[in-house]
Amino acid sequence: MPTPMIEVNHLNKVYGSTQALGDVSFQAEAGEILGLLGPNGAGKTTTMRILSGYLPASRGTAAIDGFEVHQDPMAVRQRIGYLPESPPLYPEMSVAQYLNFVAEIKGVSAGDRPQQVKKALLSCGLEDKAKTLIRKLSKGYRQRVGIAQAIVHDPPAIILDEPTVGLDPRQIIEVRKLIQQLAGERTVILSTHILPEVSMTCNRVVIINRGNVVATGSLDELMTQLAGGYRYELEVRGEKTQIEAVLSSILSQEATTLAWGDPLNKDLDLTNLYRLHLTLPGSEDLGATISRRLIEAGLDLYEMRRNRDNLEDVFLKLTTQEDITPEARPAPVPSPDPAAPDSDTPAPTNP
Ligand SMILES: Nc1ncnc2c1ncn2[C@@H]1O[C@H](COP(=O)(O)OP(=O)(O)OP(=O)(O)O)[C@@H](O)[C@H]1O
Repeated sequence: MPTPMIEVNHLNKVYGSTQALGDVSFQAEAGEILGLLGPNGAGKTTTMRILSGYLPASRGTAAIDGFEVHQDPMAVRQRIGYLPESPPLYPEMSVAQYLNFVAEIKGVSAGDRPQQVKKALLSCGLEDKAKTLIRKLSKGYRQRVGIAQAIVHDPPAIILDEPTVGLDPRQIIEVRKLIQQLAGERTVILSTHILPEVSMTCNRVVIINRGNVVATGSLDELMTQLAGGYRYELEVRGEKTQIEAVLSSILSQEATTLAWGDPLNKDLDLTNLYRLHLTLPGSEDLGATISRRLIEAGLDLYEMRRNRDNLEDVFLKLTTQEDITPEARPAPVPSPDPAAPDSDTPAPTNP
């Protein structure tokens, strides 16, 4: 098994009396775009700051390309680019001056700098803006400059904190496209609090809530694992025993719930009209089979409604429940580790 490009194990972070992270673990493979999805305050920024070496963890480890962030900060900084939520841009510098300045701080040699700056400008679609002062750029272009400063030393991994927040719809599309272009040769982790960002940009997602990972996987995997089965609401007219016989010939009894409503005869002047609720396991949609078999058996199907949780429902369930599983329950707040200061002041070597 190759070493994952990014590996996070049991990260915990306490700020004073606030536990920002309980127990966060995940991996990102080389070349993938991993989304860190969670509501405000979930712990995304804290995780990213620890990963990029800006903030010490209280417990746990994080490694980039095999180098542990706390033990080998210089090796990690060479291998990672970080776009904070508000990138530290210098408005009076031109784009090229700024990128040159960042490259110098990040240890790119004077000989390599012009080429590295040019490469970052090209990768981020900024070649026409090289001489433009940063203060004259639109928000979308400033975000490109933020991404360019993250890649100017050519790191194999980049970490982007809410990269499309505050951009207009056109700029959002352009920045998403740019992120997709950057992946492939790089591993990208991006944080977001909105699901569409993940579904449009990422290969995989780590859902984080109240400082704990509550789900990990591709969106298809999460749908299969967490959306539950289809629910059907039927109105069928016929003998109850016959309806049951037809349904049981289709459905596996042990895993299906069937609830009978009251007969609906009164208002409609119809005998033997029933409302039924069916909940199926798995992800198979048996709607067409159910309706066909009922009709083939001579029963009257007055109504059929079919429903299933979508990804938005899954995300909301995962991030609004008090506790998801006992494992996901936040650990008790330990006493602060004196070796791990609470300061989130950026390291002096970065602009
Ligand atoms: N410097 C700090 N001091 C004290 N508490 C903090 C500090 N930074 C973050 N927190 C708290 O830690 C928790 C996680 O915050 P964090 O910023 O990591 O979440 P987030 O998922 O990035 O949210 P957002 O999208 O709102 O930035 C929150 O409860 C937050 O209030």
